[in-house]
Amino acid sequence: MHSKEQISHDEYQKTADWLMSQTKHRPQVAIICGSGLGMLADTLKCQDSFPYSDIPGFPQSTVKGHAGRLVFGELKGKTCVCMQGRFHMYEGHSLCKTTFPVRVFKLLGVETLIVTNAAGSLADGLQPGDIMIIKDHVNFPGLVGLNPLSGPNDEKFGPRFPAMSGCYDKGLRCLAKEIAKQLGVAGLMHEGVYAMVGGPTFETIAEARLLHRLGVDAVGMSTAPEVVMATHCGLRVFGLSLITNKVVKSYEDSDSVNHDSVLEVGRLRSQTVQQLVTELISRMEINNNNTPNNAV
Ligand SMILES: O=P(O)(O)O[C@H]1O[C@H](CO)[C@@H](O)[C@H]1O
Ligand SMILES: Nc1nc2[nH]cnc2c(=O)[nH]1
Repeated sequence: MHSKEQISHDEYQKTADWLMSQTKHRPQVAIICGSGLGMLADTLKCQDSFPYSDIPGFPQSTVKGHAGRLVFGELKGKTCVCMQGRFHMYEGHSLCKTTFPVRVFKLLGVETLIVTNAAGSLADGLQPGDIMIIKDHVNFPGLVGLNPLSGPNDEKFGPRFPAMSGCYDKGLRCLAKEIAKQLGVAGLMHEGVYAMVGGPTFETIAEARLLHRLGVDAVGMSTAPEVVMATHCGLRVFGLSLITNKVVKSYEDSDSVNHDSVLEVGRLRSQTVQQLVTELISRMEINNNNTPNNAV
């Protein structure tokens, strides 16, 4: 099911054109909000917002903590578009649909994508409530062929064989660390490797141990396909995981994770995540080399 569905350039363009007919905002930065992190959109000024059900071609959000709205607005002098709710493979969406908004953002003129997620920690030093800047990812579904780029390549968006080394922009990672120091939250900040698994099951203890041995710091069920699509079409990417739980790695440990506790940590850390993302957007340089008219 996942590799067969194809979305044509025209379909992405139709959605981008519809959005441009409904709002005057022409975003430079796109933000994808992870589970429980939808409040990132609240900081946008002069908002225009659209339920996903009103947007031609958009899939629907089905997961609690993902409101299902696309919000446009201004933030510290930059024009942004924010997804309050993302799409996951485990919801039954094809990977093309899961990543559909990313190419629409490219066509809208977006230059930088900020992805956020809720994730469980495997690294001993990462505690619930900590924030991990994503340095790199392991795309487990991608490694076995579940890649949003499977199928005919659309050269208008990018090359057949895109490099993924360096897909999380180093300059933005450095800037985020500097900002964390200035905000006095450096103690919460880490940098590490995120792994995407298919979900919707959380990890067994054996799976958790395997991921830990493989060098994974935090695990979730999203993000990698969005970053693959963004990197393919030349977007600059910054990624951040909010650590919402420790993944159980011991048979003696009676803890277990659930989605409500994941959302609760999101709510508790919402202000810090909001401050970090706001400062990052405020201080990042924009080259304006991807205006809607020369997008692809
Ligand atoms: O990755 P986001 O969307 O933040 O959500 C994470 O939280 C949910 C599980 O609680 C899963 O969907 C997992 O991927
Ligand atoms: N796979 C996975 N996804 C998560 N999202 C939030 N916490 C977790 C976790 O522990 N495992």
